[in-house]
Amino acid sequence: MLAVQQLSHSFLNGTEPTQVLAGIDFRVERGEMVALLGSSGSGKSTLLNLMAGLMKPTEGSIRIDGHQIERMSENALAVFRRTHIGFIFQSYELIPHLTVRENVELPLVFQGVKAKARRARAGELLDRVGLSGKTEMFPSQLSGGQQQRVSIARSLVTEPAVVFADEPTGNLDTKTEAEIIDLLIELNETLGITFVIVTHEHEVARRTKRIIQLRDGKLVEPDPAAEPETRRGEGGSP
Ligand SMILES: Nc1ncnc2c1ncn2[C@@H]1O[C@H](COP(=O)(O)OP(=O)(O)OP(=O)(O)O)[C@@H](O)[C@H]1O
Repeated sequence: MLAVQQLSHSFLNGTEPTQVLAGIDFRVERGEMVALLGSSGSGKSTLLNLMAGLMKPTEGSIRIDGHQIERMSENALAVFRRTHIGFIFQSYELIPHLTVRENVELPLVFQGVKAKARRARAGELLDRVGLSGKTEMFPSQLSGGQQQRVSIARSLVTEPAVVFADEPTGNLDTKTEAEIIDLLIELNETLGITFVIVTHEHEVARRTKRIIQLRDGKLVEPDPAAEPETRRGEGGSP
């Protein structure tokens, strides 16, 4: 579903190229929930930008649902992002003068979906994320956790192949963080949504079923401290 092959990336600082990702290889299958874990500067944002087609890699390829995105034109990529990729941001990125429902409907407006169908779909998703009573409110009237629920509903409204969540709990307290991760797990398990969650927090990563860990631009074996809950306690080799 998502296949990253031999991906490397360098930035030009003056005339000297600095390599920030080297030989990255992994696959994420449909319906998986994966954490992309790494400390600050390990290359997470660069990898996310490449996977979302916001930058072209120096080397290697990224395939999403069979589309090799580094070969696509800017116009084709813009359409591809709108139809195949959902985004959840640390700072929610909701539009303040639109209601909760209108924020969730917005990606469908860009797809030319009729008002009645948009409303129905947004309503259904807001129900799913536990906000059915808040649809006519504005983002500023909601708590941070509720705003992130709106942004989660919005990310799903186009039925994307994959949802990239960039530090989705970075602005939330520990209790709300756990609730948001619970919601993502539930959406993954009940609707089969494929999530790639970028985080520097072991606590977040260990709640997913699988961890991909970056260190200094390379993939490494996940830290034992970040072992997913489902695998802890199973012991090593006999
Ligand atoms: N546009 C750029 N030009 C030059 N170097 C860059 C650029 N963007 C990122 N880097 C460098 O690439 C490395 C990886 O950065 P990146 O932002 O991908 O890390 P990160 O893991 O997302 O960190 P953080 O968690 O702090 O956001 C860093 O050393 C950074 O300084």
